[in-house]
Amino acid sequence: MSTRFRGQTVREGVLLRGPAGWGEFSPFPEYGPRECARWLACAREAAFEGWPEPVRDSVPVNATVPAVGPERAHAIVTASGCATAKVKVAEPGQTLDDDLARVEAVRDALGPSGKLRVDANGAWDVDEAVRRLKLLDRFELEYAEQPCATLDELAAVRRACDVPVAADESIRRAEDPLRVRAAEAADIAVVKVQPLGGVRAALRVVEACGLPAVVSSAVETSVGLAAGLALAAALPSLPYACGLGTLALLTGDVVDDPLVPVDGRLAVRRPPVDPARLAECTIDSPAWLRRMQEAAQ
Ligand SMILES: O=C(O)CCC(=O)c1ccccc1C(=O)O
Ligand SMILES: [Mg+2]
Repeated sequence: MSTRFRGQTVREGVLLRGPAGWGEFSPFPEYGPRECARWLACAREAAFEGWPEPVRDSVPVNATVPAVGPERAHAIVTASGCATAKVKVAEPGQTLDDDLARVEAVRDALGPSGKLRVDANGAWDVDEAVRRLKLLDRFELEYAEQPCATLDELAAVRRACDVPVAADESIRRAEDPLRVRAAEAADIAVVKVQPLGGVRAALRVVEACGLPAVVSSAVETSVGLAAGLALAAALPSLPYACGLGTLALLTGDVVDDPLVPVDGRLAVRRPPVDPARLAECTIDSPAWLRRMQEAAQ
């Protein structure tokens, strides 16, 4: 990876090829076989079934800003060409002032008409979230992604503060959207195709949730991103920019025509894998084969 993200510096996974094309299986290291089964279902759908028809031919995306310093944050947003940015906040070891400085730099890079969202990955309690979001909202937040860990906490933040709340980690299993809905815990649903088990499964999750959806990546190669793009392209409505502009977080890719946004948008497509690029980042990993076998049981 080009930048540390979610505490990670290396991204690994398995690419599988079937009659419908290539699929990506790249669960994060901390996930066990049960969770990995859904990530594998997503790769299998891509390789053996293909995806539902798109209803749009391009998708707006956000720049993703890791927990870096303000200069770097400014440069990332400017280089992205995106009119929306998502900024990581609440990184372990960092202070509120670090977050304020990063968010201020991103607002400066976007200009007043840009959209700016933050993602705390569930790190705050309710009081902290409300206090910090009120301060960060000086820079006009579009929404706050997963400010706290639990649904009850998200609901409390929603009641106590004007910044809309998006649920991300709270939506990982098929039954989660109904819980989010029942708890009135979020205004927006963030959906990732791999943990939700593929494009069709994610479409059902969004429908069950009854909330506007933001499709986001799991920091994948263009093979994995293409599945997220297919979901964003097939959603009946897409009112927000999607978190699919993450290829810049990787140092390499496996296609000649990488899924990087142009003027803040990704054209809907499925770039073919280039064998030479694939060979460059191939590793021999019995551990990954075992992981895939365990997920398949
Ligand atoms: O949403 C984005 O802008 C990029 C994707 C992203 O942030 C992400 C990627 C991998 C794992 C978790 C997350 C997250 O949203 O917290
Ligand atoms: Mg998130």
